[in-house]
Amino acid sequence: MSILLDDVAFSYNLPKKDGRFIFEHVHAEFSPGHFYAVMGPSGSGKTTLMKLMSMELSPSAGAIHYDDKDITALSRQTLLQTRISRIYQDYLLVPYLSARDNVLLAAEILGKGRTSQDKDRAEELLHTVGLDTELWNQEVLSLSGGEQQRVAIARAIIRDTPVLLADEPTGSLDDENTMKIAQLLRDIAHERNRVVIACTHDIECARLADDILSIRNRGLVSLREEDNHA
Ligand SMILES: Nc1ncnc2c1ncn2[C@@H]1O[C@H](COP(=O)(O)OP(=O)(O)OP(=O)(O)O)[C@@H](O)[C@H]1O
Repeated sequence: MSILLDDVAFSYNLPKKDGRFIFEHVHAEFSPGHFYAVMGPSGSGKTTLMKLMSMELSPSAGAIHYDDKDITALSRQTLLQTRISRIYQDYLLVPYLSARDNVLLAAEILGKGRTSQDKDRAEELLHTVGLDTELWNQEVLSLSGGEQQRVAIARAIIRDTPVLLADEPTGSLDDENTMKIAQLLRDIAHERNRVVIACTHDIECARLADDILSIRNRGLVSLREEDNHA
């Protein structure tokens, strides 16, 4: 599933006359099998971009296409249930459930109840993101920020959707775990032919991306294309 941003503009404040545009004339294409990093200073619009791509916000102008379909022709519920998984900057876990149950809940919503394969997969993912086994049954409220972040990553990945949108997925992690997660995101893109987009401040995470898009002057600039033209 590819994503195309076609001349997208966005302002939170329209129709006020002084509405400041976060984005103007944004053109970008995201293809399956690729891991993209989106970088930009705080407040430049990284989370806003994720919200536009997941229909939480609508462009003020221009269009977003999933494959060749205008996003407005899709139902938001279908898009979020079957096509897109998100890793949220503030995790959005269910605080009173265990780490394992947070991950299983995501699989359960998509499937038909809770299967033993789901349980195996949840445990495999918790292991992959490096969460100690003794923490799997603990309420996530009692976990550290970095541990919660890794539960949120496992929860998004178990859904195995064509698109994975990750907002600061390594924001609370140390260097070792940052590299592990960046590698995991890249592997998902390459091995499962997914579109993986991570908004990040972390250059170490971005280094593993196939392309880095930088938010500049309310647009998105591909550093790979810039290199090709240099
Ligand atoms: N609901 C909202 N209403 C009005 N303005 C908003 C709203 N949400 C965000 N903004 C503004 O839009 C701009 C972009 O915000 P956004 O959260 O997308 O930035 P970001 O690049 O993700 O920042 P950070 O790196 O700090 O998380 C900021 O100036 C922010 O204040």
